[in-house]
Amino acid sequence: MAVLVLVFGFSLLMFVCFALLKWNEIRFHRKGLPPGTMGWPVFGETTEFLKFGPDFMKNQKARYGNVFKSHILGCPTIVSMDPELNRFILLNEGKGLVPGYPQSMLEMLGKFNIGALHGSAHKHIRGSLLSLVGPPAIKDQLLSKINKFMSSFLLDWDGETIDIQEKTNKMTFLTSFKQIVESESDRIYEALKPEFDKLLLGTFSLPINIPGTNYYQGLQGRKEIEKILRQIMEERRGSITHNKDMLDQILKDEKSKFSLTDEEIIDQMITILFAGYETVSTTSMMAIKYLHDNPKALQELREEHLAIRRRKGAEDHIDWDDLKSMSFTHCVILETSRLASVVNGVLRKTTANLEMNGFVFPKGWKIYVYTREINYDPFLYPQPFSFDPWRWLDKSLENHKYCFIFGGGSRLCPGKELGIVQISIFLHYFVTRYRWEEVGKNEILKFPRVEARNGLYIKVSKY
Ligand code: HEM
Repeated sequence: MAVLVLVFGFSLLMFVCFALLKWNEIRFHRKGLPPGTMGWPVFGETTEFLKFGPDFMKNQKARYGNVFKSHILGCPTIVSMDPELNRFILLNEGKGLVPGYPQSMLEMLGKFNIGALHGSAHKHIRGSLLSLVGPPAIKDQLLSKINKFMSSFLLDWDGETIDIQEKTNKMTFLTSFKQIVESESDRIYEALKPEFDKLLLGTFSLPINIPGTNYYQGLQGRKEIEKILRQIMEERRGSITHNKDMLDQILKDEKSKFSLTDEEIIDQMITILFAGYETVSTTSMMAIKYLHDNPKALQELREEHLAIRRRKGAEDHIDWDDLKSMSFTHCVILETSRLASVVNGVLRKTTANLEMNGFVFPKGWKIYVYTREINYDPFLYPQPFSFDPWRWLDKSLENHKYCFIFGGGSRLCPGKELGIVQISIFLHYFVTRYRWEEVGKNEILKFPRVEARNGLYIKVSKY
């Protein structure tokens, strides 16, 4: 009898599961959709996606091809692993395609953040952003600040055992922060950093606004940051002192053609802090990891930087020409970004029914432009899983039409040069001052984000 009840219970469970899966398929069915599965109601295939990451993607690709449908992170989504289609999507924003970042992220970064805008509003904010972080701004203003900061941040590490992940996180936040509000940075850091951490957690949370949730905390964090920034803006407007930082450039540069409202300024500053944070800190950490594991690359990199030091006095800072001479460093940074796949892909949303690659992309669906796979394409990158910075000496690789490390089209990363400069100068002071050994067993997670689960510990000694 007990066996019969068990068999009946099991069959019922199977039936319910089957019915739920089928119902979810039918619910999202449209004529002409790409093949694929939609998983469970509400959750879709999010668990498989987060748990198995790249393997889930590869399995789905093996079953359904380069373009397949799924339901991940709360939305019906079409995943594209087709390099040609990915390129088309990135280059054709506006024609029924807009950024598709999660609601929680847009709420945390503000309605004027660049990722929430398209068309002429996007162009305006992007123009203003480029005037703050693009190459002329780096050359005239930011380079000396980054230099001063890195040189002192990397002092006195000799003999220390450090978590380089924690250090690169702190370094990245502080260096951007000082570029934005230099003179107040020491005074407001302690108040602002915990609020920024809350905001970060909020960007990838479920949008449930009740006390205790990450979303709620994130919104509280944002409110506090807004308050602090507004107060500084008020003080600056009432002061005749000229500060050479981004905030004064936005507030007081009368020649600038990008005048922004206070709300836009606040969102712009939060975006700069946010967008360059994880990308730059993770790439810096992974460069240390790969260089440690590849002594030949480290030796060549160190030679490049020692040569710069030899032609300068002990206290001289890195100038624009030094930066331009760091060609192997540039290769190390690109190879690190590729091999670690710091960015797995970008999100878009359809604003109309579209037809691409012979499939229908329904209005309102997300498109996951998954660029990770192309980083390991053996035709583009022979022996794709080995760390080979020399491959980037061939300049055509960086300009290759399927190189999406920094995105592409009208949303190509505006902070690319700034990010590379920050990492280059960090590497400069690190490899000319120190040698290092990894300590213990450090586990690096590669998906959904690159992260050293329990830190990446290294023992540092004087070079
Ligand atoms: C190694 C460092 C970096 C990597 C790998 C990286 C990667 C990317 C990628 C792939 C995109 C495209 C996103 C999309 O198409 O939706 C992007 C956009 C963006 N990045 Fe970066 N990024 C880096 C550093 C920075 C820095 C330092 C900043 C600081 C200003 C920054 C600011 C932005 C902004 C504001 C956008 C949005 C552009 C737009 O929507 O027009 N990034 N980045």
